Amino acid sequence: MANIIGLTGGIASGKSTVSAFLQDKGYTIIDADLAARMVVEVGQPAYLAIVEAFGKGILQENGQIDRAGLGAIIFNDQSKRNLLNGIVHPAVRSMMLSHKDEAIENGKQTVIMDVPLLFESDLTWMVDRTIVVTVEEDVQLSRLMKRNELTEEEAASRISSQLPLREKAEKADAVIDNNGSVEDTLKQVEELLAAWGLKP
Ligand SMILES: CC(C)(COP(=O)(O)OP(=O)(O)OC[C@H]1O[C@@H](n2cnc3c(N)ncnc32)[C@H](O)[C@@H]1O)[C@@H](O)C(=O)NCCC(=O)NCCS
Ligand SMILES: Nc1ncnc2c1ncn2[C@@H]1O[C@H](COP(=O)(O)OP(=O)(O)OP(=O)(O)O)[C@@H](O)[C@H]1O
Repeated sequence: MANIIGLTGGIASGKSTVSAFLQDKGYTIIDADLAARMVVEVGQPAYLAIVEAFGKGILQENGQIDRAGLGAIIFNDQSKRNLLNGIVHPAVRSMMLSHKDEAIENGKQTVIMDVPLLFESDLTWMVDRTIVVTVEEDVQLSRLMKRNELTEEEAASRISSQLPLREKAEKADAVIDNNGSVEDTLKQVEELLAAWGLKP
């Protein structure tokens, strides 16, 4: 039986840093953010539904969705966020489940589902065990401001659109503390892989 692991965290908490490391080590990663980009490519059903719901103002000149523009709308408005989630999430979920089944058919022993909204969207039924990558909120805020070139206010509104990291850590089967160096973090990941006996 394959081990299905849910990897989650908060925005800019270090989840991608951990999943890139796992991928380098040969683990199969199924990435919700990547799936969420694929299902909104020009002409896809979710793309058409987004244009219908939000108008052509959210498109770039080349017809692709202006992600920064759409982000500025949905991270500041819960009803708009729910509207977008209702369009994108079902398509993301079915793409992820079919990639997971494919990986199992191909004999993978461990499949890592990298899902930022694992708890918010009640998706823990998809996985056997959960890992949360956590940081203190001030570290999260400053890493997010730096990475996305956001003001403090913009970054804070993104963080508050998710369940607080402290609550996610309480729900998780394992917690990776990413307040220190990347090296410290990856050492904890190695230890967890060994403790749980996870092989790629
Ligand atoms: C709003 C969008 C266009 C912004 O795109 P952008 O390229 O700037 O960000 P990206 O997609 O890389 O997401 C970065 C992070 O933002 C957070 N985030 C994204 N969407 C949401 C959301 N609806 N609610 C809360 N947090 C979110 C996640 O932590 C994610 O890892 C995009 O995030 C999107 O389409 N979101 C809706 C789909 C979704 O929920 N994706 C997250 C996992 S399924
Ligand atoms: N231990 C660390 N020390 C310093 N910077 C870090 C550390 N871990 C991650 N970062 C930086 O913080 C930012 C957020 O990390 P990362 O992209 O891995 O987070 P994430 O949780 O995947 O975010 P998102 O869900 O928003 O995509 C990146 O710019 C990354 O380089």
